[in-house]
Amino acid sequence: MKGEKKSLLQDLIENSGGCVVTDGGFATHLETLGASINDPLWSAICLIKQPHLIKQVHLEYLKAGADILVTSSYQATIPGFLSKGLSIEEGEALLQRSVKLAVEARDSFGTSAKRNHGNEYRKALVAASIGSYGAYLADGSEYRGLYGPDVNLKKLKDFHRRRLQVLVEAGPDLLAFETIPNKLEAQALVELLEEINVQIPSWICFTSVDGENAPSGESFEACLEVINKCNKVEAVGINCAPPHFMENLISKFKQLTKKAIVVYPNSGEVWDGIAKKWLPSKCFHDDDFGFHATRWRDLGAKIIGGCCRTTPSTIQIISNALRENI
Ligand SMILES: C[S+](C)CC[C@H](N)C(=O)O
Ligand SMILES: N[C@@H](CCS)C(=O)O
Ligand SMILES: [Zn+2]
Repeated sequence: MKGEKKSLLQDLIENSGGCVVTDGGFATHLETLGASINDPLWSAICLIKQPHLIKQVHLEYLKAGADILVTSSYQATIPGFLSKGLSIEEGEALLQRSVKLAVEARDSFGTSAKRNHGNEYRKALVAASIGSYGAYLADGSEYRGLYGPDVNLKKLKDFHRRRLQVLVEAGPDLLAFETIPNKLEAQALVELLEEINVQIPSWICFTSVDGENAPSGESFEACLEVINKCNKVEAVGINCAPPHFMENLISKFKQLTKKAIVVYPNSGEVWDGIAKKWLPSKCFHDDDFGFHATRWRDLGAKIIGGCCRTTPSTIQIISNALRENI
């Protein structure tokens, strides 16, 4: 990007020795702290009922060494809030609250960290989470990606437009599109970023259930072709897929894009979207994450963290491993 000013995300990556740590599972750690999220809004129900727990999760990830906090808005949508009997204005205020809670946590943590570490302390960035349409459906569709014949490009853009605008206006440092399961939704997102002319960087992360393709069965080659054309997307990768898929997918993405690669896998447990439970499967424990994070970094990932069922202790181990082995 000759002549262009570096973004906050590029600066952070560069000033961190080429690889930064994002946080871990947000919703699943909220649950560990006692939140009840068995609801169509999933973790976003806490924006209404238990905002103090949201801040606590953010603070725990900061203490664990996260350079980026992902907000509580993954499953926070205006139609979702309307179905709870709230007004559009109330729904929009809750979206703003998700950014505000993360910014407040970051700023209060930053003040004490600066006292202790002076100039060595790097301020964390706040990434506004934007879950896929499949997340909103609350039936595990983000792991299938088959939205059916009634869901076209226009419908996906209409679904994402207003939430995206409200979140951008709330002032996060970047946008984190999460668990995108197909090419059509990636297309909708890049078109909206251009149409709204969003000025902060974005990452777009896909899920994968076979370790090779997007959940829809479309190749990542096809999905990334769409994203590579958009300068507003600075990083692309995978979230909430099993950790043992990451090596292959990082190598694959390396060949398909020049953008920064971001990976934050889940623990390896599998979400049963109907029973709303995590089912045991081939899992990584915290120590495995420490070892593999350095492998993922060496293969080319620039942003590394965890997704569902990873915890602040997972992030602490990843952060220590990456900092020890720069
Ligand atoms: C990433 S999944 C575990 C999120 C929850 C899902 N959208 C549901 O509501 O069932
Ligand atoms: N940022 C969300 C992603 C869910 S897949 C969370 O960690 O809860
Ligand atoms: Zn997840």
